[in-house]
Amino acid sequence: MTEEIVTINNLQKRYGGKTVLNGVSFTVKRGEIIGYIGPNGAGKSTTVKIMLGIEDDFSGEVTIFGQDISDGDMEYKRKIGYVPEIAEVYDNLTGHEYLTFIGELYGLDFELADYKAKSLMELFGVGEVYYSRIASYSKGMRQKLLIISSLLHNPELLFFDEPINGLDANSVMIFKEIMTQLAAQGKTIFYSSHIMDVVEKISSRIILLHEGKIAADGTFNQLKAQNTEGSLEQIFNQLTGFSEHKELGARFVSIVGEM
Ligand SMILES: Nc1ncnc2c1ncn2[C@@H]1O[C@H](COP(=O)(O)OP(=O)(O)OP(=O)(O)O)[C@@H](O)[C@H]1O
Repeated sequence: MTEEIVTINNLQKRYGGKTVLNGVSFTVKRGEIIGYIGPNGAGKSTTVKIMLGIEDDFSGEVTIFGQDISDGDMEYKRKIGYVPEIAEVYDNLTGHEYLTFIGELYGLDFELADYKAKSLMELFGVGEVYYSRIASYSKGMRQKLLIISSLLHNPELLFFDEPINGLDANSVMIFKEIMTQLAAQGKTIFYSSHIMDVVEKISSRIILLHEGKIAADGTFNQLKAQNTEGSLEQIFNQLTGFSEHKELGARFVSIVGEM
């Protein structure tokens, strides 16, 4: 059975006089891993914030788990996990305090939250800092804490915005495996990143947002067949009409050298 988890219809969003999303429509089915990509400022985070109910001034329809998110019922959020690109965490808390707090917010009892948090920290190689203050964490440790905090309540739908930022190569492999296993269990994942080779490998479907519209939507193989270029990075460059990297790089370095 294919179940529609997210349906977006003609989504439009303006900030002041600027149109950021200009008629975005797509449907996401249960178990899909969507690589949601696009140039800086294309509107990826804006779309995600709308789906999360953080940003509510938009036009168009957004339905999540069959519920129109504009109907005022926030219950759907209980089944969502989110790793934002830039996260505010309470630095003065320990990992243990932070994660049990988040777990309890999502309705887990303290013992279960503590058990899950500690076990997941250990499996992710950061068990030794579970009782340390987050302020003392390295960038990668902090990122692992955020990934764990998004998963404690076993959500059905996940939004990851540059989740592997700061993760070492071994941890990226673990993270990719976690994504694959979650999707195999029927969880739906929205994965926004600029690291094209990971998006290429991990996504069951790729949606490319460009100038407020969807410029491509399909599996990597479908995108490859529709374009002349081979890697996702090259397809991205082609679809966004970008080929001046050499010239721009040379001009940049030339100005750096001016004294
Ligand atoms: N609160 C805001 N007020 C005004 N403009 C905003 C606001 N949030 C986002 N924008 C604008 O909306 C556009 C889309 O931003 P968004 O953060 O969604 O892009 P993105 O695709 O996630 O980019 P990146 O890849 O750089 O993270 C940008 O031009 C940005 O300046």
